[in-house]
Amino acid sequence: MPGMLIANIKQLVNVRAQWPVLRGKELAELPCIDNAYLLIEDDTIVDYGPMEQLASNHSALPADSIDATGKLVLPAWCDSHTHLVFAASRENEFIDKLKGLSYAEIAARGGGILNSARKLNDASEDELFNLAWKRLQELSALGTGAIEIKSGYGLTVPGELKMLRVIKKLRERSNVTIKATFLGAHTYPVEYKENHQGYIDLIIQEMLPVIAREQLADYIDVFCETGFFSAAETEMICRAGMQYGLKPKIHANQLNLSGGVQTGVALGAVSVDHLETMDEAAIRALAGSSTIGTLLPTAAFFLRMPFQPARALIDAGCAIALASDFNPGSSPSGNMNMVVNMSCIQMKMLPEEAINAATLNGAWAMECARELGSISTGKIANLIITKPVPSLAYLPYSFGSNLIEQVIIKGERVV
Ligand SMILES: N=CN[C@@H](CCC(=O)O)C(=O)O
Ligand SMILES: [Zn+2]
Repeated sequence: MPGMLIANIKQLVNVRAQWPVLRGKELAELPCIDNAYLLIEDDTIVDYGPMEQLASNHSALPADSIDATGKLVLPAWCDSHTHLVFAASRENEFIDKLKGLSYAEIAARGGGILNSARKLNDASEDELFNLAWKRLQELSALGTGAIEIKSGYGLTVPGELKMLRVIKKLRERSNVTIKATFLGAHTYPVEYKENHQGYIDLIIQEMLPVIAREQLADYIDVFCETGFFSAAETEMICRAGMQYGLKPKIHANQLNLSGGVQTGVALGAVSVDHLETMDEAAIRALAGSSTIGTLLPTAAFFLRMPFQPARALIDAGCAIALASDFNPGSSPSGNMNMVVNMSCIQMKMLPEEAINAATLNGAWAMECARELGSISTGKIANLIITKPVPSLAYLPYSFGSNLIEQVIIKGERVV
């Protein structure tokens, strides 16, 4: 019989017949089945349940079977915020930071995003694709089964389009589910430093129409931050994108109280991301909305910023997701296992909350929860099988160990 059976699973994690976005206290509820089986046909989860029901539910079983004795099976990670396409790493800036320069100071010297933009504009589409493909392979082996990827290192019409075409090609060739976000408003190019409206016009008049025509993006993003794009500019750019059907997902409140959270909420953004710098008003606005707050703890870690106030956000009833922010400047790692353990260690999220935020709510933050983010009949078989572990809490606890034994994406083994 075709298909695949995973048997004797110590714990099948995040099993749901319904999969609403999780907010506040709901994040701590992680439904699991002990000693379970799971059946896959083609790329789809077709059944699961306790081992003792396997024989009565199924007279014939697939020849392809995995024994998961002592192991956990989880939905693969849904990483809803990355900048996976870039031309070069920036470890020289890392050294400058070790010597005392701040992120903002590096940006002001033409480093940071502008440095990545220069290199990206010099690279060919094929070079960028090959680099991004390798990164994607590494991440899928680390358990990522769905990922959002932003443009934003082009900052020119050809550069932004080149990035988005690379993302489109990744999407066509990979089994990983990929969502594309247009982030032309990542920073002002040098030649537009004193002419903000000129660059905004370029985005609205030259970039967006082509992106819409070629269907290169699902979302529009703006780096709403002091020294980058103001809340008013963010709104203008997002509204222009929305006219073409792109929903906003915004970089908000990373370095300052930028007004980005309230702007995102007012626009009905799918998510507002970062949230290192939050006050009561921003937390209240997010809690009272259907916008997801996406926390990026590895960016806070790498920049030595205060971590996102996850507990206050959860206590206020917010829906939060966790993502890697993989990029060469502020999070040169896309390892979601690290994101999950950092959210527990540094932000005091419970393991259950972290896993929900990195799977189901991550899927919601990419609007693919109907197909991904939980163990549910009919969803795509994107799974992590761990090595033998004593318990679920061991995953975030045992930081630095690779506890993944096997990853299955669209029903196919990737490691
Ligand atoms: N904050 C803005 N953008 C990225 C960093 C980009 C970079 O430094 O290259 C982020 O999400 O952290
Ligand atoms: Zn980012």
